[in-house]
Amino acid sequence: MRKASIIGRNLSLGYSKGNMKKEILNGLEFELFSGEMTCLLGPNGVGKSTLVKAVLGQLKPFRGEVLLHKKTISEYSNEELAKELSVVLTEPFLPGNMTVVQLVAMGRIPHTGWTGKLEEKDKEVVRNALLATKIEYLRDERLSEISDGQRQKALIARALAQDGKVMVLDEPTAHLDLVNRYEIMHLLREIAKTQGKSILVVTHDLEIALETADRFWLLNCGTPLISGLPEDLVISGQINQLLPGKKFHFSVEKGRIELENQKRKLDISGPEDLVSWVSKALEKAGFKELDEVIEVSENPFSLSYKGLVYSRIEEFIEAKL
Ligand SMILES: Nc1ncnc2c1ncn2[C@@H]1O[C@H](COP(=O)(O)OP(=O)(O)OP(=O)(O)O)[C@@H](O)[C@H]1O
Repeated sequence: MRKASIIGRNLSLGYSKGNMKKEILNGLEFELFSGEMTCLLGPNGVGKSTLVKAVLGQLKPFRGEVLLHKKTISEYSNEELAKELSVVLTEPFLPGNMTVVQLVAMGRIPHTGWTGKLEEKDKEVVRNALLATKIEYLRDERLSEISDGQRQKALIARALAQDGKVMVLDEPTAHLDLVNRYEIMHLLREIAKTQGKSILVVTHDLEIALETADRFWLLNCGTPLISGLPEDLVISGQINQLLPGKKFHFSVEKGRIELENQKRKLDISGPEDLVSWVSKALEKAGFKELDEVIEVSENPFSLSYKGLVYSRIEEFIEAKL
């Protein structure tokens, strides 16, 4: 039986200025489950950070309530919340001369108080956080002397050391390379599974989220939040909610977003995955139609057209241009 750590009920969220209320989201319902990594996706400005602020108890709803372990979040003190919720926000400023282990140890502050004196059990939690994020080897490096991806892992390790049952991360993979993006998302999912945490990740990285998330929350203007398995949302077509207008569509076959007019027009036959890459390259090169079918073969790759054989797509394009 799945257990929800955070529940949102009939939420109306927004900002007040004087007597004016600007409502951003309304009628929101959600459940954030333990042992799962949930990815929150939606277009810019739709209200993802606003929802996150409500989940963290930083924004009081106009209407409805957020429950943390079945108790209204506003009933928790800041100290209690710091023990339950670990947050990783995009933090442009970190003291560069602080070491990785010092940063991770800061995660223990809600448990040790501001004196920061670590007991043996706190030191062990810090050690485990460094091990889980695979940055033990960086423990004595200064934050100014490690890469963005390593710093991001250190921030995740700090959140782990904080040891809340719920972790919320706002775009933890922004500015990272592809390998680091995959690595961090896999790591978060592993932590959710092995440590039974509820992890909420705000991301624009649809393709990586599809590979790694247990659950999606899709947020779009004027429609209720959609929660479901990524695969179910792809199959039902609800994933297209993320795409603006009719110009783009989500290719179920390829698992990625495509321009509508990128549906294959050229007559190419052969193994499906190779045909897809050949078609992409030829359309980019401006091919609109062909007199005959192109035959694509594999092992070794070749492309046959009108009795001639080409071993690379580029050779074919150059011959035809
Ligand atoms: N402090 C604030 N006061 C007033 N309006 C705000 C405030 N913060 C955000 N907004 C407005 O709330 C709306 C949603 O903003 P939010 O930052 O939640 O969107 P988002 O989905 O996280 O966007 P992005 O993907 O660009 O980060 C926007 O129209 C924004 O202008």
